[in-house]
Amino acid sequence: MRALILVMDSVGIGAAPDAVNYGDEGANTVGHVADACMAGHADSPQREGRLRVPNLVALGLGEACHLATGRVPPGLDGRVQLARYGCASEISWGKDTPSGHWEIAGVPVAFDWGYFPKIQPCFPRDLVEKLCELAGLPGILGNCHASGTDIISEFGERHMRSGEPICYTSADSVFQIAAHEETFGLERLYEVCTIARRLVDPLNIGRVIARPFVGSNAHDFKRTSHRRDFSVPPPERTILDLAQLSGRDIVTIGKIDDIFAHRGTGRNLRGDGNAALFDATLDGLASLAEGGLLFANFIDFDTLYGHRRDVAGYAAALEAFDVRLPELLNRLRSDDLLIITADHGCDPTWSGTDHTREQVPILAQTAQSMSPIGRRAGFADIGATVARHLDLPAPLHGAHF
Ligand SMILES: O=P(O)(O)O[C@H]1O[C@H](CO)[C@@H](O)[C@H]1O
Ligand SMILES: [Mn+2]
Ligand SMILES: [Mn+2]
Repeated sequence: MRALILVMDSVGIGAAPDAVNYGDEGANTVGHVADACMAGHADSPQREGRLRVPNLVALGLGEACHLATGRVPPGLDGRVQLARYGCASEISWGKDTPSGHWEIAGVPVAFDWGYFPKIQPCFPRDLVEKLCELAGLPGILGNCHASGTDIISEFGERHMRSGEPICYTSADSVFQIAAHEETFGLERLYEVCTIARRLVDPLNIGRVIARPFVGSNAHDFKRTSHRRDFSVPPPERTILDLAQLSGRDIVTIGKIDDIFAHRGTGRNLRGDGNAALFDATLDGLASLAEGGLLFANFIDFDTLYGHRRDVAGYAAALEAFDVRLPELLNRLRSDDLLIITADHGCDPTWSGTDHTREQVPILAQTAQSMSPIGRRAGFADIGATVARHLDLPAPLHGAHF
């Protein structure tokens, strides 16, 4: 008996009931990607035509969309093998990655994060001064809200000449630092981030993110997989903590260990991109002991396609993920529990480049008996269900299905 949680980062299935408060009323990541595919607007050398995700459909993705919005997106109709699908809206106020993941793991974020205002400069002057002084920097570039790829095109060359790191933020509670892996140095970037982490603690900022890149000019800069997130730890015990306290085997895939500030994250397996992360998931499962927990994040949907508003890329990523699913399903034992879900939306047809406040799918696969999932008021029901399946102490939040 083992449990697996796979988070398809940003794969939302329709506006949350409170989306209007975020300017996201009508956002729908999967729905709008499927619409664009059906309309022939998401054709590319990688894919064409309607969205083809038969394995996710068999697990109930289309029906979960129907529960969330009242319609099955085009191409997502089809037979569901087991009626173990549902949808959930988020309790935490933030539509960011840590809030979503912590809530999935049983800890909704009951406080508001600090955010940097959408003005320029966006960072307080004393914060920048302290950072430059403590890290020995000649200054910083950026100091604004930005898309991470746009801002390295804009300032990357100047950064390579001056040694000033590029600092920016977004609608999330983040202080992001982009720097060239070779001219600035990866370890040096991590050092600067560690100093920044300490300085933004009093401002309640969720994450400092190192954004290393390579290349020689504005046209060929490319971010690398050496990104690192410096998160604050969750305020209460997550299911990872509960599993650790019970002496269970824990395998985390991708950025899960950063998101949980390395607490209870067990053996961490990394991979550059969704395909490598899927390989790592299969490896992790092969070595996962009885009673163990595997927790995986698939980042590409969000970082490469959602934030970049790349609809065809998003569709291709969903299809590529879907194609791999049978490999995982075939390796599950009948008493294992697999839950596939998401942490927020990032509708690639939406304005701006930020996340969208959406409901998420819950697709469960197990031979164990389970009540219908339906519409859940909180992602923490996932954590509660996993805890029950693994016979761990119940987390403080959430009700199992
Ligand atoms: O535009 P990039 O750098 O990808 O930034 C995005 O990634 C951050 C962390 O996931 C988000 O806050 C969003 O701003
Ligand atoms: Mn995310
Ligand atoms: Mn994101």
